[in-house]
Amino acid sequence: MKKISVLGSTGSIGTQTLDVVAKHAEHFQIEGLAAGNNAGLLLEQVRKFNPRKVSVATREQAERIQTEVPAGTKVYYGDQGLIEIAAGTDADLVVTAVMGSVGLPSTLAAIEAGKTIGLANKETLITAGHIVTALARKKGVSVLPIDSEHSAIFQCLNGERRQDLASITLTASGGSFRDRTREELKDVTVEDALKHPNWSMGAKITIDSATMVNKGLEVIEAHWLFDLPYEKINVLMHPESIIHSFVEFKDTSIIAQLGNPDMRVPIQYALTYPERWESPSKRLSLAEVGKLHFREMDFGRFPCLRAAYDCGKMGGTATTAFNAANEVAVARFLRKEISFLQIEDIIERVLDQHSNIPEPELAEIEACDKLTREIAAKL
Ligand SMILES: NC(=O)C1=CN([C@@H]2O[C@H](COP(=O)(O)OP(=O)(O)OC[C@H]3O[C@@H](n4cnc5c(N)ncnc54)[C@H](OP(=O)(O)O)[C@@H]3O)[C@@H](O)[C@H]2O)C=CC1
Ligand SMILES: CC(=O)[C@@H](O)[C@H](O)COP(=O)(O)O
Ligand SMILES: [Mn+2]
Repeated sequence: MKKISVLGSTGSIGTQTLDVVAKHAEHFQIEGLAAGNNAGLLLEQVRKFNPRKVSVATREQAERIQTEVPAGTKVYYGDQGLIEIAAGTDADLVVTAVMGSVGLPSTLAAIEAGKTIGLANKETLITAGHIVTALARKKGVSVLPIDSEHSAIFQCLNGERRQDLASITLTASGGSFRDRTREELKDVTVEDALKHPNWSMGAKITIDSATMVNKGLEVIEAHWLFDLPYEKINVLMHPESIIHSFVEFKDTSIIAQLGNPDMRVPIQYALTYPERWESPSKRLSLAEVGKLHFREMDFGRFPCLRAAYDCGKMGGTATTAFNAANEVAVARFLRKEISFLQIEDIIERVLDQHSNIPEPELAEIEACDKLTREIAAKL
């Protein structure tokens, strides 16, 4: 029986993780669940999975639902609650599926407590990749990727010698506006931006796909997960999202991982690694798909991808600032305070005034994240 805790259990990745757990209920025990504000859905999850500990955003929510959960379930709240679910249960594996760099302290706490990490919350690696990976190495903790591209690369590298690797390529769907020119992006709406062509995901990552920030974050995520220089990490537009990513070896051989776009597959792989179990996902029929398409990335059309490479190569707090500026800008766009193109503009202006700290300590990262958010909120 594998014991699991889920941070962000009420979100897109969190609910799909619980779908996988329910499909193999005899093999998994849910120890802890952390939600934000969706206490109603969390209560349903408590009734179904009977965790020992749960957490919600506020004290008021916690006091309210403590009266409604079974006697054996303890309710926590806030940032400390998230840390309690990450590190204070008997879980062997913690799925990190909260949105944003708010997931950093709980991810570090889970690693410190020796838990295997199923990592969906990519923003933690963008914000503090060197700290997360160094701590995981020190504690001998595995960080198993859930992000579809990184799960694909992880699978392609299975059993291969690292010195034989030439490069990796992350595929990009192009997001909601992939066929529009920059001129046509001026007046796009939040509703249009939220229509991802292939994946059903949370709002923030769907906007990140449309700006190509998501692929930029994934380039940096790949740098940390696979310990690769940026020169060996490529991006290729692949509108169908069937090839989830691929690796090329010295001898020119390419190995790719394919499947229908369904996050339950990479989630399940992280939960069962190194085993492969039956999946609720639909089998891929290449005969039905017929054709797959590829396009070179246009960095002029997607300047945020260029900015992500630049920040990644610069290192230090540059990626912390990139991530924080983007989180604030996307939240403002979703609240309809700014236009779609202003997301890029805010990121660019934040980076222009950022003074980089190389090899920052955690406190310097936290300060950079806070200050960047204050600046980006006013631009
Ligand atoms: N969705 C996808 O297919 C993919 C997502 N990812 C990554 O996974 C992560 C989650 O994405 P996704 O599931 O789409 O996001 P969602 O917005 O759907 O879910 C976010 C989850 O985090 C919770 N949450 C947010 N803020 C806090 C907080 N301060 N404290 C505790 N919980 C909080 C939310 O709780 P509540 O709703 O209760 O407020 C919710 O459960 C992101 O980092 C994303 O980049 C990566 C690859 C694919
Ligand atoms: C499902 C997943 O992993 C997302 O990160 C996905 O990659 C988004 O697709 P694009 O960023 O390629 O549009
Ligand atoms: Mn992805």
